[in-house]
Amino acid sequence: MNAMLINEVRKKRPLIHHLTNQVVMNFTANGLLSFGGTPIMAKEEKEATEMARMSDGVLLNIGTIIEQEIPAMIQAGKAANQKGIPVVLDPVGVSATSFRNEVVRRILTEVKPTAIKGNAGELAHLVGIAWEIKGVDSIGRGNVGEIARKVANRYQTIAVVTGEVDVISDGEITIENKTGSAMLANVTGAGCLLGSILTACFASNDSLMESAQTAVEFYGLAAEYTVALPEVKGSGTFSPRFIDVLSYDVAIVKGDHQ
Ligand SMILES: Nc1ncnc2c1ncn2[C@@H]1O[C@H](COP(=O)(O)OP(=O)(O)OP(=O)(O)O)[C@@H](O)[C@H]1O
Ligand SMILES: Cc1ncsc1CCO
Repeated sequence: MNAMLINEVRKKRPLIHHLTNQVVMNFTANGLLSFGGTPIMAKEEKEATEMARMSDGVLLNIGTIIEQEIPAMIQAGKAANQKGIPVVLDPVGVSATSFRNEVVRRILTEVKPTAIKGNAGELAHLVGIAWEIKGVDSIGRGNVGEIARKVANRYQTIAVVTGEVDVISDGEITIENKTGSAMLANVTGAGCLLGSILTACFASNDSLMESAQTAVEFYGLAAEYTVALPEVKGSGTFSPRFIDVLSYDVAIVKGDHQ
């Protein structure tokens, strides 16, 4: 983990254009603000290009997407590609329905994501690997490293596969992250907020793999720190305290200082 990278992000407070789902909008905006970014949630097609052009990164999350919202995602993603700013795709619930499969296919035909982040079930689908899912959740087991490598190679992107162990790959190098807490799986949108923080870390302009590894490791450590707080009794008390902890110094979250 590169603490300097997080400090750089916090200094820059990158503006991240979110086209995300309605379940997690508020949690994501507050989580990114706390971490050290500047969120804007905007999904109108008429402003998508302009908004992406003024931003430092774009997050495309299809969690509650409807047909009419697809063009805005494509336009924002294309504008980001043209400007050379990071685009993160979170293909929430892909493989659950043919509609979601088609949405992701259309986005990936026109937009080149810097990273594709999702759970194993979502990323397995993108490379034709069978995997058990339940709605937006992944419940299968298998070779997550293979999924990450294949997604990275097929889409020429950074693959970030989340779960108990996260796996990050650029197609050549594949690394694991074991920080995190099972509590995150009980908080809806924990993966979605990670996508936002990942986009902000990519906006640091450091190496993509280092940015991804830093975002994922810090996020997991923040969850471990939060879950150990005496006032945290379950996912309801975890969520607001987690948002607090996302703003803490890396050294504190790592347990280097008290
Ligand atoms: N059992 C677990 N132990 C440790 N960390 C976990 C566990 N399950 C998930 N996480 C962490 O939770 C975060 C979200 O991962 P998850 O795979 O649950 O995302 P997701 O399914 O996309 O979530 P959502 O759809 O609710 O946004 C990641 O940082 C991951 O490391
Ligand atoms: C629960 C849920 N349904 C659609 S998006 C979402 C948030 C977690 O992905």
